[in-house]
Amino acid sequence: MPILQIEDVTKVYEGKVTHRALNQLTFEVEKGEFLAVMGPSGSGKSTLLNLISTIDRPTSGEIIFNDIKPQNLNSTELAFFRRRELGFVFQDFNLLPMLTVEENIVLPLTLDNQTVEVMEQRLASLAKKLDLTHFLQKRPNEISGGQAQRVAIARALIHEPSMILADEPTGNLDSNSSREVLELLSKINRERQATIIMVTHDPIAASFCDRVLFIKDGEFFNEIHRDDRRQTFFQRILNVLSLLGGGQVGDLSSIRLP
Ligand SMILES: Nc1ncnc2c1ncn2[C@@H]1O[C@H](COP(=O)(O)OP(=O)(O)OP(=O)(O)O)[C@@H](O)[C@H]1O
Repeated sequence: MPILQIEDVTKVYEGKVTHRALNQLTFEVEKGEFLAVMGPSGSGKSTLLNLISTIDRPTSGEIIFNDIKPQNLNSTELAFFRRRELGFVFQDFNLLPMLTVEENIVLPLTLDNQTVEVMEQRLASLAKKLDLTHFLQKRPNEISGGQAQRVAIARALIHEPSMILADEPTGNLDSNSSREVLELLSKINRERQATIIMVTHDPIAASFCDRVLFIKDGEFFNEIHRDDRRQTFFQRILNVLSLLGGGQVGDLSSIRLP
């Protein structure tokens, strides 16, 4: 059953020069799916995430989320919808520097006026699962990038959203931390049936997903599904990227995935 339906969505930015960033894009995301969105710079990936996250509205077409049409909600309902249904993970972690790790993680529950009991119970369970217990009292500038991203993932999960939207979550991480974060997202996807949409430029990151959707010039270009082996999926991702043009696919094609 789809959790998200993108139907014929077009986004035109009006300005001195009008720009059609998305053009009649249609696809669905199944509940529990881990989807990567790839495409060259300027192809409309951030625009798409902004529309799904309800930060922006489509010019035409419909976005249906669990039978709800966010376009029809007023601003209070939208803020509530966003807080309830969505969790966000960003490239630069977006943790608040003056708060401790623990305070950062429970922030969405604080905003939702949850009881201390619920906060403590969810925090303890997530901290254990995501291996955060030994630095809960530190501040973001006292932990590594990989640890910061795990904290951001915990914050995205604590209110048990229906969907996680991740924008280049490994963009600022070294390869070991990237791998840890991707394995964590895969685990969350498998064990909690969490639906994840991840925008990435990195074919290794995309190879952790169930499906990769490629867009070009704001339009659907291709999609491929993962088979049994991540290595062959990775090679197929590289093949589509080389058709898309740009990037350094040649440098990557000899990589053996760990
Ligand atoms: N607010 C805006 N006003 C006008 N044009 C915009 C605006 N935001 C994005 N665009 C244009 O829309 C197109 C798609 O941009 P978008 O940021 O969605 O691409 P992207 O695929 O996320 O790129 P990147 O990989 O570089 O982040 C680009 O040509 C961009 O210049």
